[in-house]
Amino acid sequence: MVKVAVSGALGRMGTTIGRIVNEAPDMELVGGIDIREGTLFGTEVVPAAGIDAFLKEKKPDVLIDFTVAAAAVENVRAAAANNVALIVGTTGFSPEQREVIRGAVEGHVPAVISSNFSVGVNIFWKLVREAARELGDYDIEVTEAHHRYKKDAPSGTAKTILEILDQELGGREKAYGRVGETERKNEIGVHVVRGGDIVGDHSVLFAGNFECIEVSHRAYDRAIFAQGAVRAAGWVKGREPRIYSMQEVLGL
Ligand SMILES: NC(=O)C1=CN([C@@H]2O[C@H](COP(=O)(O)OP(=O)(O)OC[C@H]3O[C@@H](n4cnc5c(N)ncnc54)[C@H](O)[C@@H]3O)[C@@H](O)[C@H]2O)C=CC1
Ligand SMILES: O=C(O)C1=N[C@H](C(=O)O)C[C@H](O)C1
Repeated sequence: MVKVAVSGALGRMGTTIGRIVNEAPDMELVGGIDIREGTLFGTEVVPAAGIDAFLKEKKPDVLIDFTVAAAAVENVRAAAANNVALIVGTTGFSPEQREVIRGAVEGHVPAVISSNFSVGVNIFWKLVREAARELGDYDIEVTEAHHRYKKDAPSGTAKTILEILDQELGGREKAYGRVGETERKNEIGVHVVRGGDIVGDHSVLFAGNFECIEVSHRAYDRAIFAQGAVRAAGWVKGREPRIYSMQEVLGL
């Protein structure tokens, strides 16, 4: 039995994860943390300031965090200090925040950290890498679209796409949106759309002369992210204390 707690428990992802954990026969939902008041499928949700006492009392094996970057850093610190394994899906971290997380986790607790927990996106990233290897001399434009409430831009998934392109093609300049006179060189264009209830769309366009190749992924329900995060929670318990990718969880 894997005991699971959720931070960001009352959010879009937190409630979806809570439902899946609650229904999993091999998992026990022990409660959640949020800055808002409520309950999670009959379990207690405590205020963010009470996370340390909550972890000491409930003793979860794993904390799943889908909050906001600044909150996630504090939640990671608290979990690591209490020997609780981590699944971190929160996006929008600065390089400095990433370093704080790395320092808190490495050598202390196992943690799966991914900007996207869907199986499809993890395969999509592999396809983007493969396309970049073959099509490095094409013009490349990355586009992402999300719902009107998303706080960070570009999305974490888009940033991971850019990291993959950098690894394969060297660090090309990025052009974030195009306005006015923008003569194209070999920069990578990055475009962000926000509106309505779009769950999460990502595409990478490779444009050549007389042809274009587009690799894309569209999410229709955020349950795909939640299912991946819960799968990772079942996988991470008892692992060596370091940061893992979702690709390692999936064996990709
Ligand atoms: N890696 C992945 O597969 C995915 C990542 N995300 C990321 O997850 C994060 C959350 O997304 P949503 O659930 O859509 O947002 P949301 O705004 O619906 O939920 C965030 C929740 O965190 C709570 N919160 C804020 N500060 C907190 C704190 N200090 N401690 C505990 N809870 C706190 C909020 O009150 C809210 O209930 C975002 O960074 C988003 O980009 C979202 C979907 C998939
Ligand atoms: O905020 C979201 O909703 C999502 N965030 C993640 C990201 O920033 O890439 C993953 C997914 O696209 C949904």
